[in-house]
Amino acid sequence: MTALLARGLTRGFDHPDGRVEVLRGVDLDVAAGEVVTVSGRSGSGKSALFALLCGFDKPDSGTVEVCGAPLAAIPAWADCAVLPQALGLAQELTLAENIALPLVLSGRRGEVADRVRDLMAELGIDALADRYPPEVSYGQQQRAALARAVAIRPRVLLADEPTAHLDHASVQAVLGLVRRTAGEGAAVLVATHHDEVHRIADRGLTLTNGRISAR
Ligand SMILES: Nc1ncnc2c1ncn2[C@@H]1O[C@H](COP(=O)(O)OP(=O)(O)OP(=O)(O)O)[C@@H](O)[C@H]1O
Repeated sequence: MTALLARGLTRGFDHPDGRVEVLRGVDLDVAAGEVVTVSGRSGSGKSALFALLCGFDKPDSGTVEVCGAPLAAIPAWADCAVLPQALGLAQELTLAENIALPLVLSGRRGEVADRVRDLMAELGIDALADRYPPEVSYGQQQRAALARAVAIRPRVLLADEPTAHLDHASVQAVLGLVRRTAGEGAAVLVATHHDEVHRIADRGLTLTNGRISAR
């Protein structure tokens, strides 16, 4: 089943020296259970594409469907969860509270304790549960943001460069979790420059001059 579908996405941005058409007609299908990578040089539009797929931004033209429903607004986190490049952790919440937040907000408080403990242990950040984001490294924050994204077992996971800035052991832990998330039925799209990520993916795509093709 296709869980994430995009057709004909275009998006341009106005700059002082003129308009830049970043996405020029992107089609994309990611099936439940599949891990797909998106690569492309810096500035090729990976993050801009992700912002359209999760409803954070609107395309100039084209459509997105998440779990069979046209994207009209930001979808429920359980349908489409995001690890943005900027992470977006709440600075006034501890790492454990950040990871728990999607479950709490969707009325699934009963799942919080086990899920938060297990994910933090799997990602090697369990000793940091009570620390606030500014009190830990960027790589530790990044793993907390990934744990937050998957805690609710989303049907679609968008992860923007989830292994940037991590050491080898942390990369392996992150990739294990990404693969398992897909194994549990999620459609996973990962923007990456890293070969380790391509190796655990089912297939790869590349963005060049605003268009997407097989890697
Ligand atoms: N909100 C915005 N306003 C103006 N220009 C933007 C905006 N968002 C993205 N861009 C431009 O769109 C292009 C693509 O940016 P994007 O961040 O999507 O690239 P990327 O492939 O994710 O790069 P990287 O690998 O470095 O993260 C860049 O030229 C960027 O300057």
